[in-house]
Amino acid sequence: MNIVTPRKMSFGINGKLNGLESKTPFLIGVSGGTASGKSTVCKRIMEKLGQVDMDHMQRQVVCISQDSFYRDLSPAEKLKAEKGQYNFDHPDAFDNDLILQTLQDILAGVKCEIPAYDYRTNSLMKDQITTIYPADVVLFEGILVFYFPKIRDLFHMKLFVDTDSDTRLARRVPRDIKERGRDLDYVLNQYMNFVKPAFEEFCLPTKKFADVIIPRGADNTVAIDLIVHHIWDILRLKKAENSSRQHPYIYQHRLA
Ligand SMILES: [N-]=[N+]=N[C@@H]1[C@H](O)[C@@H](CO)O[C@H]1n1ccc(=O)[nH]c1=O
Repeated sequence: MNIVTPRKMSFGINGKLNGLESKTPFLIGVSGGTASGKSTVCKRIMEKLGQVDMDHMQRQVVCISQDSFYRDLSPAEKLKAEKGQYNFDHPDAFDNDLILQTLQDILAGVKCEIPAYDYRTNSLMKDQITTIYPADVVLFEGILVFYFPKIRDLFHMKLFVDTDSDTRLARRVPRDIKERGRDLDYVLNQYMNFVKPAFEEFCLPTKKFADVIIPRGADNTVAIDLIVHHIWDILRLKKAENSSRQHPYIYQHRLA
């Protein structure tokens, strides 16, 4: 009879999941500069989690953007934004109290409604709401998701997508012109006046809080596979913990 030794798992000292109750979603923060590939990394993780899930449990994996929490602009701010004189890259541009409350609700398994953001009108689309039902894995991506400690401390895993600034600018220019209806001067001025200085002052210093730094973003398939398998191991252990809680004497899970 071949003895199957449980795979080595490292989840804190006592082998338990650190503060992760069986029903609590696994909350992952994904940060990095604009156009670093944050949302593509989230997309790849979601796709692969579905493939990797051998025990065919219906995994609920959702992704939320920090951009959905931009504050409403006053008429004066709207005017500044139209002239490219409003700083969307400053931490205070976001409704951080709402972000904190929303993530806490999600961790408590409360259903949440998240509006999409319209870069053309610089405003939230109240008619384009995504409903977030209790999920197994929730990804929250944005340039400043690790800036405020209270928000940062909610994540079970923190990823920083580390893409060269020139690559990010080269991606951002065509994207802003094509998808966000802007002209080259506007995009470059905004980058030099706000995006670049704010990245250096507010975003880059949060890289040190990351558990995993992903150089080259979504192209880095090795990093993404490692992350996905780690998440899957955690989810499997969560499921096992849940079972052992329900049937304490049947299930003896040994951490080899
Ligand atoms: N300006 N600028 N930069 C921000 C930031 O770099 C990025 C955050 O995802 O989206 C950009 N952003 C945000 C809101 C908006 O209305 N327009 C816009 O370009």
